[in-house]
Amino acid sequence: MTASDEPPDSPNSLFDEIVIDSAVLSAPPIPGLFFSPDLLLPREMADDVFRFCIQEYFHHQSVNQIMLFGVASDPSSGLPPQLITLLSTMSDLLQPSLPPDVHALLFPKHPSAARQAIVNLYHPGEGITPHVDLLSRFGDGIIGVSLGCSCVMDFAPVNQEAESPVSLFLPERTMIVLSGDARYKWTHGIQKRMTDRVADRIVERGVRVSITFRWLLPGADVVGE
Ligand SMILES: O=C(O)CCC(=O)C(=O)O
Ligand SMILES: [Fe+2]
Repeated sequence: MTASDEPPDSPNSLFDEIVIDSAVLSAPPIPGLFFSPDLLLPREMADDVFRFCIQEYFHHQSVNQIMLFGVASDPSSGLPPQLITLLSTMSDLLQPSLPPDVHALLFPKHPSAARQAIVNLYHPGEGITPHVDLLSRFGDGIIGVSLGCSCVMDFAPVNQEAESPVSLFLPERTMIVLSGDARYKWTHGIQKRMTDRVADRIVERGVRVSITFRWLLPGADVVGE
């Protein structure tokens, strides 16, 4: 069913949730966006990190987001061993397929900025409003992982006339990299719904944990400013 098949005020709300554009399965041509559906975190590690996050951070019902910080002089500080191991596994997995400059941006040998990890919990039906990660707070080079469940992430150009929005299916255990245009010139968001339309099927949402690593800009690591 397409939008033109029905009047815009159709009362058929039962179908509203699934009448959505279908998500694509591989990286859309957005400069600086890197995603490969075949590059998966090892099952055991993904399940361990998922369980760890749920138990450690989300045992209280009102909490669905936490932020952790590792200072530049000691990037391991502030992050639990599980996330340090996760970072190193992601670095190894992505090395062969990322352009070397993007890999170095995400996983520098000698970090000069403080790293933030933001851990988000989504129950079915929850999402995140389209946004560009704060320009005043975070630098270039953002990497996120999906754990526990898939979702569809929507991308839209900040300059609306430039390109068409696109939706990308992020299976659990996949990683997504936002750099350059993908980080600065496109918004990303996740719609609040119970199911996603992916190619020609409907995928149910479950409990999803995402972990996103970003660099704090100089001064942005000063609390209370
Ligand atoms: O859950 C995700 O994968 C995205 C999270 C995000 O965009 C953010 O925290 O800025
Ligand atoms: Fe974001």
